[in-house]
Amino acid sequence: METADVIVIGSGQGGIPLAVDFAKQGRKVVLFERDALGGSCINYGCTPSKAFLAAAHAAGRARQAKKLGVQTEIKVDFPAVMERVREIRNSFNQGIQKRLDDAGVKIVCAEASFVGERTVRGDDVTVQAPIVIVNTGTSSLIPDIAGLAGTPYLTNRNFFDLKALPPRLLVIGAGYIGLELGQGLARLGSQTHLIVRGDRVLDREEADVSEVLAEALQQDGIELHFGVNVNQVAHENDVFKLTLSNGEQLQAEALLVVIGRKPNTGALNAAKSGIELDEQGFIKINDQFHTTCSGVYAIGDTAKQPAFTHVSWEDYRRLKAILCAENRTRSDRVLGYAIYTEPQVGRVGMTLEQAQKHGINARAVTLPMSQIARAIEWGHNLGFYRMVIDSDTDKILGATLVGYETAELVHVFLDLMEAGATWQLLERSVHIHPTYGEALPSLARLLLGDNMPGCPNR
Ligand SMILES: Cc1cc2nc3c(=O)[nH]c(=O)nc-3n(C[C@H](O)[C@H](O)[C@H](O)COP(=O)(O)OP(=O)(O)OC[C@H]3O[C@@H](n4cnc5c(N)ncnc54)[C@H](O)[C@@H]3O)c2cc1C
Ligand SMILES: NC(=O)c1ccc[n+]([C@@H]2O[C@H](COP(=O)([O-])OP(=O)(O)OC[C@H]3O[C@@H](n4cnc5c(N)ncnc54)[C@H](O)[C@@H]3O)[C@@H](O)[C@H]2O)c1
Repeated sequence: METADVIVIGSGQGGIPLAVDFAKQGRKVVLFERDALGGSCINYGCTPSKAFLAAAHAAGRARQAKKLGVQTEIKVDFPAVMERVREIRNSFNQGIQKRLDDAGVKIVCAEASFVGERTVRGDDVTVQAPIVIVNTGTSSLIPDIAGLAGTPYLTNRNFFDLKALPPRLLVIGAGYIGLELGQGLARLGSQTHLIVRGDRVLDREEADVSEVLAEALQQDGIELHFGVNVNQVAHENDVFKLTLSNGEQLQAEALLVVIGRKPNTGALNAAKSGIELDEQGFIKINDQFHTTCSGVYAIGDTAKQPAFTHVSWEDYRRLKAILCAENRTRSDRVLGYAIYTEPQVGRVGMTLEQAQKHGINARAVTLPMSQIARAIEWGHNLGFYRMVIDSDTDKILGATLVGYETAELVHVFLDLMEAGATWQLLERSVHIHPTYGEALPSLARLLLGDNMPGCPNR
């Protein structure tokens, strides 16, 4: 058995920089990875999906130019779209390999399991170390639907290997992945049906966010089926046939299953090292990322942290500080995220409902797109900007921005909140006309309660 200073299991967004940094400090680091280096984000998540959406939204925007008086004929070279996606993915992936090699990290390409306290085995390599960091992420949750197993359905895992555009697409699950990839393929030309178990898409977001997105998807020609489950799947002659709980039958050449994630802890044999899992299999951690086994830490999705790359990466920065004896925790951060549909959803902090549930005397103001000069000029009519404030302290608690490129704009709120700013600071700011950003002080001006115009020309 080998010994090392640090073992990292999984080359997710936090595990890689931790391995690199500790190896650069001269410590012996062994990293176990059972699949492609770089984890979900680079190989099956953010990177390929956003490269894919660049093409999809280019097609969607070109189609929408019609309402500006510009006629276009759209021809999608789908193999070229996907080749570009895979090239970007490969270049990111090779970059990771080089970073690890340059730092001197020993990479073991194998599935790792605990065989004792802080002792890990993968293939014929067994290593013991005083510090073990688990960054094993999640994988697709697959529903138990009759006939589904054994069919060539898609998940985010094999989606980016597509070589030809499916003429028709069925999507089970209307969350982040279902909407991003479903809208993407629809915009590239697949006739798309979205099967929604509940009564709205994006059921984790505010109800009016769901309404805007449903309208946008319908404008892209996507058919939405609300309040139904899939009872039966059949696959014959390269065609999927789905029977829904309302008796309806749908057919398509491709089926995308995206109903959520499950933690990659099954193979870890965590109990061998005294690491407790919760009832869903996520690793239990305290506020310093420490598991129930001394010296073993867990970060990112597998530790039930909010499932975003920037969270896993920030976990790395915080855990590194903690391991260097700094007094840091994992929970004192402003959480933002975005959904890369069109229109985009940029979110940060608390919604009004969440704030009120926390007993805060909160208030929300909302500005629809129809009040924003830039939106009218550019022909973007869907969406709204919302800010939530604490009426007692005047501090900004959260924001929801639904509209054009709001994933960028939401950072204004993220930084204001990180600085502990009040809404009056935003109200005083003189933003540039005519921009989308100009609407943010206008949003704050709604709290003044008088009839002064929000911004020039509106
Ligand atoms: C389609 C899709 C799109 C997404 N888009 C975004 C986005 O736009 N923005 C965003 O912030 N987030 C996005 N996410 C979420 C994001 O990808 C994850 O939150 C992020 O990758 C963080 O994951 P992680 O660091 O916890 O682990 P992961 O990146 O999942 O890495 C875990 C690694 O551990 C390895 N592993 C697992 N078990 C073992 C074992 N026993 N032994 C050895 N290795 C093991 C896995 O093979 C994997 O490589 C997206 C996710 C998906 C699926
Ligand atoms: N832009 C981003 O940052 C981004 C993009 C994609 C994914 N992600 C991350 O990945 C995670 C997983 O995404 P996801 O879309 O798989 O999960 P999700 O939790 O966002 O959505 C899953 C959806 O499937 C529905 N569902 C669950 N079981 C079902 C069933 N049996 N039949 C039909 N529908 C069912 C749920 O109600 C939900 O609406 C996200 O939570 C997010 O953290 C982030």
